[in-house]
Amino acid sequence: MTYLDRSTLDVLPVSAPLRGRAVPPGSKSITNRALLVAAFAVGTSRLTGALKSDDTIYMAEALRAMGIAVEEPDETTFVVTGKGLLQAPAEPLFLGNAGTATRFLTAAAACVDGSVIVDGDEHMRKRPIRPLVDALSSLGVDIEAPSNCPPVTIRGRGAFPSGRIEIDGGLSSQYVSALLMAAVCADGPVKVALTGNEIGARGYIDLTLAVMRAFGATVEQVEEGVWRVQPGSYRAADFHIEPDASAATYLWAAEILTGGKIDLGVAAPDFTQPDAKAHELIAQFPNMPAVIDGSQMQDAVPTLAVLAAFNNNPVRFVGIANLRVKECDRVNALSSNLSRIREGLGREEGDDLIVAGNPALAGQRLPASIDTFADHRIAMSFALAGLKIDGITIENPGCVAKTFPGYWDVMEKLGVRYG
Ligand SMILES: O=C(O)C1=C[C@@H](OP(=O)(O)O)[C@@H](O)[C@H](O)C1
Ligand SMILES: C=C(OP(=O)(O)O)C(=O)O
Repeated sequence: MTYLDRSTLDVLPVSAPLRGRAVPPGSKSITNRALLVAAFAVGTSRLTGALKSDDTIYMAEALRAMGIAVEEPDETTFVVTGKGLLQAPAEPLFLGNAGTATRFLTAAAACVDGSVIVDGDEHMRKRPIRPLVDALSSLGVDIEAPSNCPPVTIRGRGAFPSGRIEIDGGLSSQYVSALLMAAVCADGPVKVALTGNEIGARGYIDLTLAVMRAFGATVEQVEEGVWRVQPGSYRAADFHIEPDASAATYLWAAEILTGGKIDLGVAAPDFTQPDAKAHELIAQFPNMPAVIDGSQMQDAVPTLAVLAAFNNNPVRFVGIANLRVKECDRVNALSSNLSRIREGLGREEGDDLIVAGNPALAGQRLPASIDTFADHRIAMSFALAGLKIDGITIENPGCVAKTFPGYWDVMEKLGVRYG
């Protein structure tokens, strides 16, 4: 039985600072982008340093169901052989709770000649996709999502329509990334224009553009919030994927919380993913700022919020409204679970989260069972609390398999013990 199979996991307080080498797994965001564009390319692409976890396995399986050969010669490599087109799958594509795979494949399905149903689990079926559906529909794509969430039915006509497409990225930047990547397969140039100023982490768009260009796409920003994608085809490429910056945040936090030394094998400034920005804030612990804008490092907010519980002063997290439509309502999951540890430790004010900050929590016995809501980031971040507080139990620890299946083992190698 592995830690992933346990129904609960007690994280025991560390008796010594965490030390050692722990390289995070490959980036989920980059792996799922690279899998998709390699599938669109003609020829064989070798993706090394890739993440193998629920989210990327769902993506790989979906591509196989659409006629793409995806081989896995080792634990961190995908070899993708594309034919320049995706075929209509025989069955609905089931994508679990993988937001990237679900949104990226919804737009990609417009390039298929035939019907595609994009679906996910009960959590994904509550995550909004209406803005992406409306944007595709406005361009003439035959698409429907009656519940405004998956399942989505797309009846593609074999090519992405050309023209100008407007998209509101306020709820999810993944809608924008999805359109940009699929637009390369259009029969003419496509302009993707943001409506509204609000977008989640802008850095994810840069990540998308970088992967597209690495596979030969021509895409440029023509004005603020407007990109032009030239029609063409992606070129197969050998592509190395950097470690996951969101996964790195747990290791950075564990290091500073225990006064240890963890070698991640990559320096914070060398990451290209948005969440690497969290490193500067983690480095300020136990004097983190009074206000943290989480909008440009959203997936790092659970890490920062649990760390803030031990900060010298309270921290207010702003710019995090769209955390309510992630794997779970993370604003609520963070405030409610912090308050399970100690009443009032976390509270919500509108969409802001306020963490009281109390260094004296360390060393106390405060039994709390953490409801992870099947959300990997809630499980991984609250495990950090267990390093300093006696009595932290993580419910459903297997949910970390979404992006970091080796999390509990990696922590154990660094010195963490479980009950
Ligand atoms: O594009 C991406 O790879 C991602 C974008 C972000 O989501 P939203 O754009 O939905 O905020 C982030 O939370 C997610 O984990 C990965
Ligand atoms: C929000 C996340 O994932 P996704 O949207 O890709 O499901 C995440 O990994 O924290």
